[in-house]
Amino acid sequence: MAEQQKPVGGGSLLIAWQLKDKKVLIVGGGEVGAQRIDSLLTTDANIDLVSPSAGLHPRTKKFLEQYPSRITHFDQSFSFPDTQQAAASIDVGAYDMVLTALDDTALSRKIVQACRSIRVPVNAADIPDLCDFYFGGQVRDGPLQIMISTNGNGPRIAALIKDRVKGALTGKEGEALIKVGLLRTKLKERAPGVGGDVGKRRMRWMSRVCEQWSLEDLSHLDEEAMEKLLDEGWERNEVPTPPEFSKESRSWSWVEVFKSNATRSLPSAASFAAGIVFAQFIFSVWRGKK
Ligand SMILES: C[C@@]1(CC(=O)O)C2=NC(=C\c3[nH]c(c(CCC(=O)O)c3CC(=O)O)Cc3[nH]c(c(CC(=O)O)c3CCC(=O)O)/C=C3\N/C(=C\2)[C@@H](CCC(=O)O)[C@]3(C)CC(=O)O)/[C@H]1CCC(=O)O
Ligand SMILES: NC(=O)c1ccc[n+]([C@@H]2O[C@H](COP(=O)([O-])OP(=O)(O)OC[C@H]3O[C@@H](n4cnc5c(N)ncnc54)[C@H](O)[C@@H]3O)[C@@H](O)[C@H]2O)c1
Repeated sequence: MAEQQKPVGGGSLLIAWQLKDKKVLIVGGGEVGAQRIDSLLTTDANIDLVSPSAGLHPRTKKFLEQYPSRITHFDQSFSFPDTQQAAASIDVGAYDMVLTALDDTALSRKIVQACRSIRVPVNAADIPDLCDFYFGGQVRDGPLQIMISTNGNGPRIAALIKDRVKGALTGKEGEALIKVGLLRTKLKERAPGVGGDVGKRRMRWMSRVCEQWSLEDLSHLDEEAMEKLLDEGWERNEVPTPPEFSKESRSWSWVEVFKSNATRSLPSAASFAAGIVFAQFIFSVWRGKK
């Protein structure tokens, strides 16, 4: 029987949208608006919030107080003049992304249309069908970002799955990723170039480091250790085994590592020497008997 083909389509593209220094407009500073601000602060976007002060959620107010240089508040209602080809009171064309978080679906719909007509990506919290993209449950640890999306089917379920995903992480992921990021930058400086043989070798070596070193090992990499790893690993096309970390001291360097390796190998060296002495003793007894 022919294998049944999986249906294709019906999903959305999961991407990590880079918003640093880009302009994002949020219309509505209620509960959902506050949630949007929270999500955007992580991205280093410049946020403009259009919402009358009277309706601001306490969390939104707190964000405005805490991050005055990151969020510009326009204490006004977003409106469309009544004339036919009217422009909105705020030019949505000046933004890289627009989000509505309004308790007014008719206005939300109009803002979406204005954005769509000039191809500005837009999300309307109250009208999933008109959104260019959806938000999702988020799990973050430094550079690690996991999005849980049910594609509009069950936001509450997304939040619950998020808690399970959080519970499955070790807590070392963020720190390990920061170190891996630094190591990759150093490696690219040492062996520059895009694609070709050097690119392939770089990718193979980095993949092996990530596979052979645990997250814990990676999280302990410091500047000195990275240089050592590159000098003695990358240059010889090898991936050394990670050093062991003593439970007492979390800070280490390769010098210490070699020291502790030497110390670790002491017992076996001592027993080897003792073995030789013992063998010599047996041999001399045996010779004496002869
Ligand atoms: C994941 C999360 C991210 C975030 O908002 O940042 C998110 N909603 C969250 C929570 C949540 N939202 C709602 C409840 C009440 C229970 C429930 O309805 O299930 C809860 C539960 C709670 O609060 O725990 C009500 C709700 N949500 C939408 C509508 C409009 C509608 O469906 O018509 C209504 C009113 C429905 C009504 O009136 O009945 C629409 C959307 N909400 C989405 C995202 C997008 C689809 C995401 C996906 O499917 O994966 C989408 C389509 C658009 C968008 O917002 O981009 C965040 C979890 C945060 C977290 O804890 O991590
Ligand atoms: N997507 C989601 O996750 C989600 C979750 C819950 C609710 N919702 C929907 O999102 C919408 C917003 O929910 P909320 O809880 O934030 O509501 P809310 O009432 O707390 O906030 C609405 C905000 O919009 C502001 N506002 C109203 N008219 C305005 C105008 N003309 N210009 C600028 N600002 C204006 C209000 O002052 C207020 O700050 C609702 O329609 C709700 O059904 C979506």
